[in-house]
Amino acid sequence: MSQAAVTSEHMPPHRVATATAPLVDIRGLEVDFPGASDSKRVLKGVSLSVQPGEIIGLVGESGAGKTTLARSILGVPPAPGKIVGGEVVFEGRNILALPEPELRKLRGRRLSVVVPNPRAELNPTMTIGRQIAAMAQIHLGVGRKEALRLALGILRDVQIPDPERRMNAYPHELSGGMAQRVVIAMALICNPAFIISDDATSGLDVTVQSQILSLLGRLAADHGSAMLFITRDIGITAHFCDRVAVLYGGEIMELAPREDLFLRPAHPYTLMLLAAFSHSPALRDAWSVPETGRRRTQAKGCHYAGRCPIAQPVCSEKRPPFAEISPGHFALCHFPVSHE
Ligand SMILES: Nc1ncnc2c1ncn2[C@@H]1O[C@H](COP(=O)(O)OP(=O)(O)OP(=O)(O)O)[C@@H](O)[C@H]1O
Repeated sequence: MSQAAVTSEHMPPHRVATATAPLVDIRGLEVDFPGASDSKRVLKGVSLSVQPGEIIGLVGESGAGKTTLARSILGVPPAPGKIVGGEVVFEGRNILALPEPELRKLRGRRLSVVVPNPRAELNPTMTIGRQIAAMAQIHLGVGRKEALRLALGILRDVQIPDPERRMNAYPHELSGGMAQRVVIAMALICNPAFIISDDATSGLDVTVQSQILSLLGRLAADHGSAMLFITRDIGITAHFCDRVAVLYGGEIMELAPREDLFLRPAHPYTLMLLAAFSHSPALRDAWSVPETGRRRTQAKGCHYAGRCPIAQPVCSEKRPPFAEISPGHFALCHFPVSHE
């Protein structure tokens, strides 16, 4: 997917009004990883709200903090990470302050996660029908027969071929793509209000990836679920995300409605990510920063300044504002790129 190739015709219309109360409100989330002598701040005050039914793409390079954010939203940062600040307000309650039994009730019922490597998620000793049904029995409190009926229905929804037969299959009898569909079925069977998809299709071949992504987007819309869709591939988010947040070094660098992000990207880091997927040598030359061009940036300035091709002295000295460039379009930059 290249920036040059993306036009508004490629993008489905917006489905979500942003004026209602958010379903999920992440406020100033801070996560540290303790080290031998000091700790490293991996999330540096991330704030992001998700409207009911909205699909938000979260993109960034490896190490940006995407998985740490996904897991911290659920109150379980990857060990030994610790949440040291902020709130995650979901349906009016701060998830991070809930007692563990309450949290467990929410996870799987109102909040669901789809992760890559589905085989690791599935129990190898249980048929997939029983595994999916178990989710409904635990979280919806339905009996075994009704749970199996729901499981068969959701297997049909995720387009597993011959679902009646697959109900009795074990995980090792499924292809990687089919196993991922089963994990999606488990995530959706309780009609969650919010789904986190963390790089869910990485490791699958490209054709299967695109089928599963379109399925995930369509099912989230059918179920009215909001979704945080995490990926390293910014191009994917053009197809079905309503808004896109760009994460770098544990901070949101740019947040925008999809059209704005692809047609009028403002942060040099976003331009670098788009250039990496572009076929335009001019775009790549202007915005790509080779690995050897990376420099450490002083903590008091912009964290991207050391890699930024348009950085000025002020960028290393002063924190940039998270400025609203146009309605709903924000960039953490002293010199956001103008497309006038
Ligand atoms: N177990 C750990 N111990 C110490 N630091 C960690 C640990 N796990 C992650 N980190 C730090 O947190 C940062 C963010 O990691 P995270 O896995 O959230 O990034 P990511 O954007 O999801 O990357 P990827 O796309 O590769 O999954 C890393 O750069 C790393 O420095």
